[in-house]
Amino acid sequence: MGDFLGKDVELDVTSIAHGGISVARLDGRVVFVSDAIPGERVVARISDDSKKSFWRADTVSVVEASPHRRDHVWSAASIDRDPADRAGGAEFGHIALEHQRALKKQVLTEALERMGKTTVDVDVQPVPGDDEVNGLGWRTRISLHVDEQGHVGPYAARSHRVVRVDDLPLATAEVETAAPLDQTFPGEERVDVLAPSEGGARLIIGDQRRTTIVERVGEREFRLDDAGFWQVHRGAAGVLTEAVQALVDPARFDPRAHNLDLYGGVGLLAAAVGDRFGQATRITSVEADARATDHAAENLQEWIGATAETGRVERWIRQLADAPASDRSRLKAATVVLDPPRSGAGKAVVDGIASFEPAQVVYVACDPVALARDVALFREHGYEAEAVQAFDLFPHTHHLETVVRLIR
Ligand SMILES: C[S@@+](CC[C@H](N)C(=O)[O-])C[C@H]1O[C@@H](n2cnc3c(N)ncnc32)[C@H](O)[C@@H]1O
Repeated sequence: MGDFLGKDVELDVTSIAHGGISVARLDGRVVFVSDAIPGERVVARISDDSKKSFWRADTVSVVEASPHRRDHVWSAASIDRDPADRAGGAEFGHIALEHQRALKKQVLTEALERMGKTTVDVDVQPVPGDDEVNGLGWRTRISLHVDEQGHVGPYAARSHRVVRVDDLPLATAEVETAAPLDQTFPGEERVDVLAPSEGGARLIIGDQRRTTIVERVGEREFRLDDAGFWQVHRGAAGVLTEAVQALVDPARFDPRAHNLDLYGGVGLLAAAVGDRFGQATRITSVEADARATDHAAENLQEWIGATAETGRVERWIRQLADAPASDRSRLKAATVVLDPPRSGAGKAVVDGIASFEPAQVVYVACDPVALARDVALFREHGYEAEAVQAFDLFPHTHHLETVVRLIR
């Protein structure tokens, strides 16, 4: 090991793996290749040959191009730059938008099949309006990092090294204009740029004091902290609202049950359920960030039966085991919406939910592999995926969002 590091090799790229990386073989060994497309022959530079089972490499030139290859949407991330200097966060930017979605579909269906033992045929749908602008200008939030000289920029792909860039094509025009790419911030670690639906763009520098902002979804307004969680794509909150409303089966929904919105943030999905099923809807939103819970309580105040509780879901769910019999029957009639972070819900949470046998579970997932693992865990309790939708909420990256209804 070590003899191949930095060497250029020619590779036939055969398939796509999770994480936006393609797969090739060299003398029988798997090589994970960045910036390639399945079907291509590329010259790639070995960046890691330390493992016996697989190596890593970065495409440096293309010998036989895929018909889906395009000029990269962000020159700072293209293969014209040295691999170490390529900006991260747009690892599919060299692929035609429609084919990006085909690759995402493949990753999702393969993960659900292999780990979740679940066969689905689901297209990854674009956010309305994205095709018209080639999937650009969607990020309402971006984190820039600060290097030792105080310069800001994104991290290089697969690294924590800051690279200088002069544009941010995935960001909305407001965010891109506000991004201080030519300023320096000595001593800071991070500068966040965001453009909420109201009040114009703003910067969050380091640990500056949090302030309240307003995001609008259709007619509804949500208050939240500027540094708190909100969906990144300008259309994502609306798309997920509609998806959750569509995937909650009304025949299984009981407005008086102990309905749950786990990992609820500021109450976006609890409001989606409340808007769908009306004033009498009871739902409890559970979220670890106390400031987000305070905002959720305010955002959900028009539903008398809606509450927001602060807690870590894995612990909060455990206390339900001690619920009195009357509460247990309301839990059994419940609809559980969950929208965990990238790592997914995991065994303790899935076991906790399944222990009270809710009528339906609507799982919103931003990582297909964590989702597939959790679908497998739900299957152990007799829950099967009955309906699935998938959305391209992160064009030009490998990420996708999936919403699944699970029933027993
Ligand atoms: C993907 S976001 C979803 C938020 C909300 N559903 C939305 O769409 O705006 C995940 C949320 O889970 C929260 N979170 C992360 N880990 C948690 C945990 N272990 N228990 C409770 N909340 C958690 C985060 O603070 C974040 O607000």
